[in-house]
Amino acid sequence: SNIRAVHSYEKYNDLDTINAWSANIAAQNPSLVTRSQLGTSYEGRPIYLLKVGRSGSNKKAVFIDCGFHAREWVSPAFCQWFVKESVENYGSDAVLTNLLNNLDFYVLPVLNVDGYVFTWSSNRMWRKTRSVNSGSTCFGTDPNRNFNAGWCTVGASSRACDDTYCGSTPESERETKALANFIRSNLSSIKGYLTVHSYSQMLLFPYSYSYALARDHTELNTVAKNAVDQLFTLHRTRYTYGPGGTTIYLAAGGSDDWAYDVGVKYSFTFELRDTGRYGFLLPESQIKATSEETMLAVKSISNHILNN
Ligand SMILES: CS(=N)(=N)C[C@@H](Cc1ccccc1)C(=O)O
Ligand SMILES: [Zn+2]
Repeated sequence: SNIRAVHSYEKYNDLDTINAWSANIAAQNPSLVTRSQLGTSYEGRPIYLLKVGRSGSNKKAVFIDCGFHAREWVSPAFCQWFVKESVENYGSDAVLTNLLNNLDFYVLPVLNVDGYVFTWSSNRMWRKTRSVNSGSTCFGTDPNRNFNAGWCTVGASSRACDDTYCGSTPESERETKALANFIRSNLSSIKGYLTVHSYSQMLLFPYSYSYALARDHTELNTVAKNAVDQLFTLHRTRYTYGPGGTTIYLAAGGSDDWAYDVGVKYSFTFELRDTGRYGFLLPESQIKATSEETMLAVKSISNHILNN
């Protein structure tokens, strides 16, 4: 029907609703928000990108993406919340106002649009993209194994039917290629990369593709500690933090490792609530609290980026 669902920040929204929302929030806040199209998905859907911040010359930028893995619905909910907070509290929240005046935030509400639609229409537990794999009846590639960072060496599968299928080549997916191209084209301004997943309540940083410590390990560890301490203050939600390899598991081809290795120093992966009681099926009643506490962590990291 052509009756569009009403958008809510405290509910999970389908892709049509999110796309209508992103058009509206940009149209209603032209001095803070502009919408562009990052690319097109395998099934031909637009992948929209919001640029949030006061216009200014040669500002540093932080890239935040959500919706890598289709079933992790609280992730796109957070990206929507971040944009809402930015437009609603610009001018009243001093920390946020300072950030928006001095940083640009690129916010990608849903990267894996085809997979997200599939979780609404067919299989709530779908993870991957929905591309056709030649020689297989199984669909999709794991976008978080598809980047050129130790690609397919560890913690990933070369079998198309597996949920951690690394793809036929790095950046084989239109979605990951579009994201990588954007970051490569904006490396002079993009100083931070935050990719938002669920669940586990973790703040991860490079590397996941090996146990080797990142050259900036000490600083990233401190930034992560401060961020999870800030997060804790609101609802006493406990996060663990550290390099992905030792904190969750070894896994190659992740976007955070790739971003770090192309020079985006402040590269982090969020694993939002919870720790397994509801898992990917986090109740809508927890979207507000999850988003509010995650805002504190993102503001903490963003302030560090602005001041360093
Ligand atoms: C629960 S989950 N699938 N979001 C965990 C996520 C962990 C990870 C982060 C960064 C790099 C590699 C791997 C993944 O397996 O893709
Ligand atoms: Zn994920």
